[in-house]
Amino acid sequence: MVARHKLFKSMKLDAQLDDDDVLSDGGEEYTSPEHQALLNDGLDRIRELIGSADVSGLSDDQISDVLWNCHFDIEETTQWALEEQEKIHQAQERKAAREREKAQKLLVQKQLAEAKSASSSRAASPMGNLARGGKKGTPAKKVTPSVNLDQRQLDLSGLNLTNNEPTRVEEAPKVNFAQDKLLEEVRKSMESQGEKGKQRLSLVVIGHVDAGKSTLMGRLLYELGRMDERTRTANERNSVKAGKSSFSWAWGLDGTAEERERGITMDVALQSFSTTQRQITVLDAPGHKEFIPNMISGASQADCALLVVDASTGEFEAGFDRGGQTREHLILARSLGVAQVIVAINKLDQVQWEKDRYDDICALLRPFLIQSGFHPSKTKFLPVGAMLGVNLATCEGDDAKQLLQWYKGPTLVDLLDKLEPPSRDIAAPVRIPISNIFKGQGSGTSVAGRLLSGVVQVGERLRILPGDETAVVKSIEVEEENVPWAMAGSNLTLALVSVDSIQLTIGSVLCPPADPVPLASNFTARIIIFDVQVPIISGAMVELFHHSRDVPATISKLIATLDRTSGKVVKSNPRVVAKASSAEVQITLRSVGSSVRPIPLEPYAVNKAMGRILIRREGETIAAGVVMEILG
Ligand SMILES: Nc1nc2c(ncn2[C@@H]2O[C@H](COP(=O)(O)OP(=O)(O)OP(=O)(O)O)[C@@H](O)[C@H]2O)c(=O)[nH]1
Repeated sequence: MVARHKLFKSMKLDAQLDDDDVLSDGGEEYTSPEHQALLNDGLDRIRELIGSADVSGLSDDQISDVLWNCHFDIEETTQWALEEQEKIHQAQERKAAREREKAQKLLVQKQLAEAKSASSSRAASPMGNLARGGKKGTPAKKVTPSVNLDQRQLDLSGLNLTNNEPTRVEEAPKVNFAQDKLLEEVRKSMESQGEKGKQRLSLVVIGHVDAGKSTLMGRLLYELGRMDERTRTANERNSVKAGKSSFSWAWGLDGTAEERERGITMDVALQSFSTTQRQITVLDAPGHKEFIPNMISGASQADCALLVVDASTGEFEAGFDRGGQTREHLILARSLGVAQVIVAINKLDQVQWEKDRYDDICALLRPFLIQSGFHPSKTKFLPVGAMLGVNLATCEGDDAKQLLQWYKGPTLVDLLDKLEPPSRDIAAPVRIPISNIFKGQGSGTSVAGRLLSGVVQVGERLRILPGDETAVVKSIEVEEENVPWAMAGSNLTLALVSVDSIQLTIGSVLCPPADPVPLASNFTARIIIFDVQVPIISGAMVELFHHSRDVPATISKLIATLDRTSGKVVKSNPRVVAKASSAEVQITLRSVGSSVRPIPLEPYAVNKAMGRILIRREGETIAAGVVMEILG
């Protein structure tokens, strides 16, 4: 029997192969360590079922006898083994699809960046005018980019969505609950969760390039049992082979070939784990400044942040200097609504676990955190050694000896366990900005994103904005599990049907057809200007960031400068707004290609998460703010 053969073959493989070998099953080959890990997990369960019987080295018939003697139902187990294998296939497919889309997305970003730098070297921005000795206040000359790149077209081409395949018509499921019943159901579930369950939250891991973010996360996942021994040894062996041995822990998060080759994170990697009290979704953000847009996308999907700081001599300073990402990431995260941060001072092994170095770094960071808007009570510090696993889940053993001479505080897991999930607005309408799109893996098109407000359920019809199209939610996946509904605060993947995938782009927002998000191309905002070298003048050309979308825009009018504390008008119609000041401005989107494409945006007073914006100019974040009024 083929099925039985598969089962036995798997069992024999376990006894005979190591990670480098190719697993062959039913004519198909798998080499992935994840596959092996899953398979072995399954085999462990079979072993549990058949007790202590040692099956290694036995023939198929002998194993069959063992199973029968243990009153073990071979048909049932074979079925189970097949189901497990099917799950493995699906997980592999999903992972491969994610990695393919991620690689495609990075390629598109690269193309876009190249096109932008080609055009910006020719474009005359207001800053460019000043820098080149242009007349102060001269309106910027409108320059038509030589490469006409439409972000949507790029998204689509990058995602390979613009093919001519006919869209499959799939039957749309029906909703299970009327809206009021759904809210009742969610509230009940929240109450029971409060009593006995773990509270969910999402955590973005931020910090300067090479601070050790992915290493820390990889090691933590291992310590918490979310990465098994086989995956660890496979990463170790393969990273040594690639001459990147020091990145073996980071490979647990950095999945694409280019990330592994370059030794840097390029796009946000999603993982999840649980502590005693919390179920945590992790978004490992890239530290390299080239990938700040991806970091922004990650931070806009998070409740809390883990800032990783490199304590090595000169490295902390590089990250904390003006232009360093320790600084920039903290400001960005806070501007995007993240209010709690854990600061992990890493690589203390590089400075002989010196308490003075740790104290000095904390002393420099503390005032900066307060200045960036983090309340001291929501800011925690701890020393760690990510590579050695010191003070992550535990602080014991030889590697921790030097640290234990002066540190008796909590571990990282202790601190994660105490993070407070912010309140979730479940009664507000559904808002899901799309951060990723996965096309056609058996179940049609899936999109990933964060549910900012409301509750979404299977069978629900959602409007895709911008555009007139709708889609029906076929399934909802939260932390690798299918769920009938999900509430605000969830990082989810939705499989969508009854939609042409061409209608979906990164940055689009899903919402109820009866409660759409307004589209805006002209609006007012209150902004705080960062430590910019060139002040902002009317007509300044900028890039506007809203969740995973960035669009060209102009600061079309300086309405007033404001008192930073009271918000009162200090001066109306100012000619410039300088660094560290606050202002009310009008922002107008610029055309992409031949037309201006409005984006879905809501005033902050209506929906906080939908009303936050970031403003960048020539690769530098110059301001953050909130939307006040949509003008058109
Ligand atoms: N000595 C020492 N090296 C570490 C430690 N943690 C990380 N590293 C090293 O620092 C380098 C960068 O680590 P990553 O985890 O890739 O850093 P990252 O912050 O994720 O990098 P990006 O995401 O690209 O910004 C690697 O060579 C790691 O081995 C540590 O605790 N001690």
